[in-house]
Amino acid sequence: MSTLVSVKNLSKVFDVSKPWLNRVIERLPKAHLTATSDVDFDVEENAVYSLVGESGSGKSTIGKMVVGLLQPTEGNVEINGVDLASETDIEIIKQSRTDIQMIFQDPYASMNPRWRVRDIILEPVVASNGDTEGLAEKLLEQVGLAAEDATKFPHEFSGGQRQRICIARALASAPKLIVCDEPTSALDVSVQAQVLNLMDDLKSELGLTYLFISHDLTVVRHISDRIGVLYLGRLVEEGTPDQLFDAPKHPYTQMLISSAPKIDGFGREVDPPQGEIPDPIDPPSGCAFHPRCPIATAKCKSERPALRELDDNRVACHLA
Ligand SMILES: Nc1ncnc2c1ncn2[C@@H]1O[C@H](COP(=O)(O)OP(=O)(O)OP(=O)(O)O)[C@@H](O)[C@H]1O
Repeated sequence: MSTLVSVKNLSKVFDVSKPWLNRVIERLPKAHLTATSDVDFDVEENAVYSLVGESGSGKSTIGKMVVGLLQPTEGNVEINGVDLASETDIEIIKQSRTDIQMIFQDPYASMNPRWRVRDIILEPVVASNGDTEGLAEKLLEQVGLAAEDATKFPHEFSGGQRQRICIARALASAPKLIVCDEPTSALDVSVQAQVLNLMDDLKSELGLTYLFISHDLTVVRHISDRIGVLYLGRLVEEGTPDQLFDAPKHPYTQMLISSAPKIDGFGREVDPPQGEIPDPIDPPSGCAFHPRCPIATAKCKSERPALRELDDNRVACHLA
């Protein structure tokens, strides 16, 4: 298998200064938020790589840099050996744009409610002057809807059906890679499974590669070939689902696994992850997880652990 996506030392820093405050108070230092830092991973062709972490861990920021919606502050993303941020050949850029698509958590928000489904699905193909004859109908059938649905409007569908329409739109340009940002987290549990099964079938049929983003390790367990666990913008552990679930090496991965959503008889979540996520504008010293870590030592407070190979995993923990 060859590598389709290669993410190297990827960092994104946002300027979160308040311009009005900087005008009032002269020489006030600018405020910076490090959303992702030094992230490194490869995604093999026709594989599923999942990025997992709590809210604010930088998952979406990485997804947006991979599809080219955000520019990295440092590092780069290569798709099939092409770094879009520095590539100058317009034909290669155009081809790479159609090779990568993204689907989002809220399908309704990502489609124009006044457009018919056919126009929504064909938008990326029309934009690149591609052949649209019978394409929307074929794609609708491929995602388990009916060809006749092409003339309907988004409000005539359920949440799960709308996500199928978004998947059809993503497939319209025959992409190689789809970045899936929490594509099932707004759906009912039974519908989640149907959409995940559909995505799995399409992957085998069309040879697709997915970069899958989720806050829930259990959702990605069965669909992933590799999982990267993010904490405050950094990869803290990476391995196969079996390695992570059977022998998690980082205390944060252990916490995520032991606090995987369990619902009690009253529909309440039991055992949510313990402790507060630190402020990314002023992250903790040393290992960013140390304030929540049950086994942290003095070294963890002062020295940031590097991501290192351990057995077949990669882990960033002094104590692993
Ligand atoms: N455009 C932006 N400007 C400033 N800060 C941003 C911007 N986009 C994201 N951030 C911040 O970067 C950090 C990472 O955000 P990101 O959305 O990538 O996390 P996430 O893991 O995808 O979270 P969620 O699951 O809530 O979407 C957060 O602290 C967020 O507030």
